[in-house]
Amino acid sequence: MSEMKIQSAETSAGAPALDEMPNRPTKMKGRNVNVFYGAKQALYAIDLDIYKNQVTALIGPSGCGKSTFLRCLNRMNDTIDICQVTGDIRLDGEDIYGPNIDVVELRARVGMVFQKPNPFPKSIYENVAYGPRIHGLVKGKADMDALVERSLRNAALWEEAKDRLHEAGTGLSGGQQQRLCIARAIAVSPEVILMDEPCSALDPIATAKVEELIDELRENYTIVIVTHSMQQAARVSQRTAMFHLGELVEVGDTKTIFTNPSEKRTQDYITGRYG
Ligand SMILES: Nc1ncnc2c1ncn2[C@@H]1O[C@H](COP(=O)(O)OP(=O)(O)OP(=O)(O)O)[C@@H](O)[C@H]1O
Repeated sequence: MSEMKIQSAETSAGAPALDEMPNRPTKMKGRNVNVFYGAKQALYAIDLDIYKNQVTALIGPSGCGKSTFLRCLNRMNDTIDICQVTGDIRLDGEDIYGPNIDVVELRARVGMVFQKPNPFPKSIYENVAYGPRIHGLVKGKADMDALVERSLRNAALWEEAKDRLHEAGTGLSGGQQQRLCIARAIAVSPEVILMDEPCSALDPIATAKVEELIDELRENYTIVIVTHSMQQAARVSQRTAMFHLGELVEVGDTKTIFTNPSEKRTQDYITGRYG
C-alpha cells in the first residue's frame, strides 16, 4: 500500500486561474497534488477543480500524467506500491485521503471505466448485479432485475442485451462490452465516473455510441475523461485540462482551449506539433 502524506492545501505559484467559472458547483477539488513513482516525480503541484454535471477532458502528450491524475481521484494509485501521492483532493469538500475514508466506498462513489473493456467472466446480468449486491444496495430479485434493466438502459445497451442477459458478457462486441462496463459502473450509483481512454479499443461506430452516451450521462453524473483524441475532447467535454511533463499547463472551457489557448504548449499540442 502506498504511503499517503497529506499536506495542507496550497495554491502553487503560477497555477492557472482556479475558479474561472465561480458559479459552477465544484464536485472534486485537487490542490497541490504531487505524485511520485519511487524517486521519479510524475505530477507537479496540480491544482484542478472538477465541476459537477460536466465532462472534463484531460489531454496532453503521452506520459504527461493524465492517467496518474485520474487515478488520484479514486485512490486507484494506492494499488501501486511505489506510488506516493501528496496534496489535497476533496469530493464534495471531504478529504478523500482522510483517515475516515473507506476506499471501497469511495470507489463506488467515484467509479472507473478503463481503456480496454474488462467485463467479469460472468453473464451480462451478473456483471451489472455484482456491485449492487456486494454493496448491499438492493434487496430481492425484482429490485435487482429493475436495477439491471435501468443500468443497461442508461448505458444504451438494453435493446441489444435484453434477450441475452444470461449469456457471457465477454461474448459481446468490444463496443457493447465497453457499454456493459459503463452499465456496471452506473449500477452502484456513482457520483463521478472516471474514464481512461474509454474508446481507444473501439471502432468509429462504437466510439460514436459511447460518446453519445457520455453526453447523456453528464445530466446525472460528473465525468472526467482521459483522451488522446482532440476531436473526442472537443466533442464530449465542456472543460479541458492540458497536461505536459507532469504539469497542468492550462484549464478552461473546451471551446476556448481549442480555439484560443493561452499557452503555446497547448497550441502546439492541439495542432499536432508534438505528442
Ligand atoms: N506504475 C507505474 N510505475 C512507474 N512509473 C509509472 C507508472 N505509471 C506511470 N508511470 C510514469 O508516470 C508518468 C506519467 O504516466 P501516465 O500514465 O500518468 O501518463 P499519461 O499522460 O496517462 O500517458 P499515456 O497517454 O501514454 O497513457 C510517466 O513517466 C510514466 O512512465
